[in-house]
Amino acid sequence: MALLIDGKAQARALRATVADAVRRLGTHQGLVPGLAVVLVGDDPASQVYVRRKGEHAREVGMRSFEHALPAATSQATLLERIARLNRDPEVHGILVQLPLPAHIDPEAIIHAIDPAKDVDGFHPLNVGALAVGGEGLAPCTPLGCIRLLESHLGELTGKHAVVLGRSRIVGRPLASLLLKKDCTVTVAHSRTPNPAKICRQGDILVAAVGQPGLVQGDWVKAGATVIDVGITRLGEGDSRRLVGDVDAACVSRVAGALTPVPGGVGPMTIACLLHNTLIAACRQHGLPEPDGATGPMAPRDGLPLTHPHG
Ligand SMILES: Nc1nc(=O)c2c([nH]1)NC[C@@H]1CN(c3ccc(C(=O)N[C@@H](CCC(=O)O)C(=O)O)cc3)C=[N+]21
Ligand SMILES: [Mg+2]
Repeated sequence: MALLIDGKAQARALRATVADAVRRLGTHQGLVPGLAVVLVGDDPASQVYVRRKGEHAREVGMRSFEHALPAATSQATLLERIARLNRDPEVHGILVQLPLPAHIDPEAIIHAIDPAKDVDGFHPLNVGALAVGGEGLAPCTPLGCIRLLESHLGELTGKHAVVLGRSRIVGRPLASLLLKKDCTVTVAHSRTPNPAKICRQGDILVAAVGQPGLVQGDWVKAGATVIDVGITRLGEGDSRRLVGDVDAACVSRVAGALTPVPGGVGPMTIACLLHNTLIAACRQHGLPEPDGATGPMAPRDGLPLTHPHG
């Protein structure tokens, strides 16, 4: 049976590391990192997540600024709020909870966030920085996946990683992070013929498509490390449950290790958000960054600035 990778325990450990660094920043620099979370509308699931982010931020000693705006908030009003947070020296990280109501263009909102405070890593400047393997803020869910993989495998160099899904929030940035870790990376998606065959090649398989139970036992190489990013809510009342993209009952007979849902990637996402906020605060104050398990962000094997063949 596959080993279960305990995301909850690792998230707790990462929060403790962040709390420690926050304490030292306070003592030596008089700096308290601040995280602003903006929620538009009253979706109950989003309210739960936003509340949890605020609680965890306070637990690690950060300031938490929660901005709950009504569903009818105009795009202009939201842009004004972001401009205010961009200017606020007590705010080092800004997260606008997605999805936004239909009348607001998420691109316009993401563009408006100061890239230095973009702890989600969604601003085009951070997306571009990650794509060329340079400095920036990377998205939290992919960062959490890398930490879970390294906790189990150690060095990722030379492993064949298959990423199932090409979303902007998980699949694409995760492929970039895995490249930075010197993996051989394959991205499979909804238009890939025979995805099972591709997935079976992975020493590492990350499922991030949001299709409950898609990945079956015969999609997985024996002994592979499987990260399940999907979280779909199924059922009503007493039978309500969270289901991942991986059919855990059969995959756990084949894989070497597997992340559970819940208790895998989800808690790591929030812990990485706090870590990003810490990094953002340090950079904004010109202080050295605490280096995390993902290591320094210096480019290696970067793209040549001129095409080798002219
Ligand atoms: N701007 C923005 N940034 C985000 O990072 C962002 C977002 N918008 N919109 C929604 C998604 C979703 N997301 C999750 C974070 C933690 C859990 C999490 O902690 N899950 C727990 C269980 C949660 C439960 O019990 O409902 C677990 O998997 O164990 C889940 C989902 C962040 N998101
Ligand atoms: Mg797709």
